[in-house]
Amino acid sequence: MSELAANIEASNLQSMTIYDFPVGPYPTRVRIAIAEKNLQDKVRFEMVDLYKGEHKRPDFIEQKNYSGTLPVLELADGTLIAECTAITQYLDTLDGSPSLTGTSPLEQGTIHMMSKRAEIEMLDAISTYFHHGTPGLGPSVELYQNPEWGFRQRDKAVRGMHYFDKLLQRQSFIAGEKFSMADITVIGGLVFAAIVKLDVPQECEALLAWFERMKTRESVKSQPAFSG
Ligand SMILES: N[C@@H](CCC(=O)N[C@@H](CS(=O)(=O)O)C(=O)NCC(=O)O)C(=O)O
Repeated sequence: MSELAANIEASNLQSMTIYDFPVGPYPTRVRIAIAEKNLQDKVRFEMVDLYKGEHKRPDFIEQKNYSGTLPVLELADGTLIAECTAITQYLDTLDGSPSLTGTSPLEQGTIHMMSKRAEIEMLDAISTYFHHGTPGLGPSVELYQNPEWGFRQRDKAVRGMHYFDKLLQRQSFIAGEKFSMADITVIGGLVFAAIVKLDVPQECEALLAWFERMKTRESVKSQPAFSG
């Protein structure tokens, strides 16, 4: 990296802003990654109130994130990065020594796959249930709801819980034998499950034991979603 590029990178590192909803499942994913990378003193959080629909305001959509979701990372030079996986990848590789997204092609591919699978089969499915099968963020934000679709996604998420339980019967973490971004994504799913009161089936003992282990990590237990 050239000296100029390094300085830009350094200046970006000095003041990063996360547009955030502190107890939200997706923001919690990035909060955990920030804590795992010890970047807490490099980031300021700016609350965006989902229940007031601030993330759906025209100025937020236009200036921060076309998708109207949180979290969003804003760098000192105004660069915006949305999507938890992308934000985690950026933060993880900033110091040149990734610890959450993989250090080899095989690790990177496996972690990305398992994190995406955790989104598809659990986290995003529970999010859809929240928005369509419950009052969600309230009638001023949930302008269209399809309860049947929400309930189907809820059932999909429970199947996903059984999948991850079987996986954890034969390995210690979601992407293998090391903690990674994939574990953080499943943690996000279980945070959302608690919000919508969707219990993990009691027979999913390996998943429940893994979650108890995850909650002993300082990066996890220190988050507002876990501070009760
Ligand atoms: N694919 C996006 C999804 C982000 C997302 O859905 N974030 C939630 C925040 S939270 O529910 O986890 O707190 C949101 O903005 N929801 C608002 C909405 O969907 O209207 C990502 O990975 O960042």
